[in-house]
Amino acid sequence: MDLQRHAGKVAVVTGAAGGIGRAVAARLAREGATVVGCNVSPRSRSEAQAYFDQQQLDVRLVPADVSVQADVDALVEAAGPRIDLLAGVAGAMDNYLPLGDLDDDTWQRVVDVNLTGTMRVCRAVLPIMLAGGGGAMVAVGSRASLGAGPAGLAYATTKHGLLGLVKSIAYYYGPQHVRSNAVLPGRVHSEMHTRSDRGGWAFERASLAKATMAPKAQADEIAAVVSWIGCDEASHVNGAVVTADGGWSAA
Ligand SMILES: NC(=O)C1=CN([C@@H]2O[C@H](COP(=O)(O)OP(=O)(O)OC[C@H]3O[C@@H](n4cnc5c(N)ncnc54)[C@H](O)[C@@H]3O)[C@@H](O)[C@H]2O)C=CC1
Ligand SMILES: Cc1ncc2c(c1O)C(=O)OC2
Repeated sequence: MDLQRHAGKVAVVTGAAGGIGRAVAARLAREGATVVGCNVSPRSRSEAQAYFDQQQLDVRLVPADVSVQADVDALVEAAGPRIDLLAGVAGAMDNYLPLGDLDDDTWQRVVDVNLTGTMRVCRAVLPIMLAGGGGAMVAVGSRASLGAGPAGLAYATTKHGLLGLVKSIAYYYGPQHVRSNAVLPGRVHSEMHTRSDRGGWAFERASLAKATMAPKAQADEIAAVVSWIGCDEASHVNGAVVTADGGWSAA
């Protein structure tokens, strides 16, 4: 029996059909939460929903794109009148494009998902948490929130920016019992990682940073940190930037 640290709570998880998001949604459900998740990819969504159903986990996926306001409104509506925990896991990678190779479409997509999307979801959930007396928001950043080596320009810029978003929410709404924290994974076993291991000179350059990297985490090792930061035991943890990268950023 898993710790029931989220018993009776409602959690929203974005990117819940991806590697880390699926692990987060599954763990929160095993620990007692009712989970509403979203994902843009229909294929990943139906695969993940089949997994949750087969495991008899209380997770319902809806087809929201976090960068589209109407979708975000529908996601929050689907969660119902109370939301205790938000895990912002949805993210887009940029295939290690350095400034000189960056096209507008990649920049826009990565900014839309990683920054604008996360802001929109947090903004939509905020009044519900405030009305309910508080809540916890957890954003998934990256090793690239602290240094550029692990990614391209757009990814590193947005993952750095995410820390400002997390801290601003913590600063302004902490007194009203809304906590906001960031969890920064290093490398994790997931589809994103396979897709972005492409090569090219910028990737080669990033290998210098990669020389110090720790082994890949299992997605559930990230989910465990998200779950704890989002639970009531972490009541005094607010505005924190918590690495879960096996020591990579300590190198
Ligand atoms: N895999 C890794 O090595 C690392 C991942 N991260 C971060 O962890 C988070 C999750 O990534 P993974 O699970 O590893 O990758 P993933 O690619 O398996 O999952 C990301 C999911 O987000 C979904 N998504 C993308 N755009 C979306 C949107 N606009 N609205 C809703 N859903 C959307 C994708 O369809 C995908 O299922 C991301 O924020 C990523 O930046 C951070 C550090 C390392
Ligand atoms: C090394 C590395 N590979 C893939 C990814 C990241 C990373 O740091 C990341 O933050 O999101 C995807």
